[in-house]
Amino acid sequence: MITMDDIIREGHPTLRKRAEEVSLPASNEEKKILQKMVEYLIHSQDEETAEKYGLRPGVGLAAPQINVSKRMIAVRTHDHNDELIELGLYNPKIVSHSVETTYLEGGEGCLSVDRMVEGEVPRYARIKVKATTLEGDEITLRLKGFAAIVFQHEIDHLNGIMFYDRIEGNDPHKQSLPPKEVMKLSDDHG
Ligand SMILES: COc1ccccc1NC(=O)N[C@H](C(=O)N(CC(=O)NO)CC1CCCC1)C(C)(C)C
Ligand SMILES: [Zn+2]
Repeated sequence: MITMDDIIREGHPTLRKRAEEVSLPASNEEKKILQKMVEYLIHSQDEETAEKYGLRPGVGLAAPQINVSKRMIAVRTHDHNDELIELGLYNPKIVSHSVETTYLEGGEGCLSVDRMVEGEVPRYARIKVKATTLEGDEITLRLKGFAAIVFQHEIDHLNGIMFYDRIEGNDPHKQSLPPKEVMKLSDDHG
């Protein structure tokens, strides 16, 4: 099973590489790895197992985080209708997105980052994702809210992007915006 010991941390070069497309159908090795990534999320969301193995409660995991530079992600979270999304995906791609952006008010963290990093991480409010599932089916997902943020965070990992790369530097001239509701669509502040 995957534990925190298998998750590489910032500074490891694999986190800054562009991961390779998986040629489909996936090999048995690739299927096994993606299944274990989904299992990490399931284990980490089970209180007893997470406690027993010291797992951080994950909602998403990208293959580069276990030092596999391939375009594979696992996601286990709930969509805006509170339906469970539990997926292992090959070659996920954002095929379209809203102009509107959103962000998690408390900022973001990462399984590969062992520190708090302050700041809003701008994300598209709504995205359309195409991918191939662990089972080999091509799917199209229309996502918004927290699920959309999770998918963007994971797909960034496939392109060597860390969440804090997207936090705007401390611009002294920038008026700090009033605190907003979590994932509120940010209007155009100009
Ligand atoms: C069951 O756990 C929850 C339930 C309800 C809300 C949030 C969570 N958990 C998380 O947000 N978990 C984060 C997470 O898995 N990630 C994924 C990651 O690091 N992938 O590379 C970071 C999140 C930040 C924004 C989207 C993903 C960590 C970095 C805090 C472990
Ligand atoms: Zn991450």
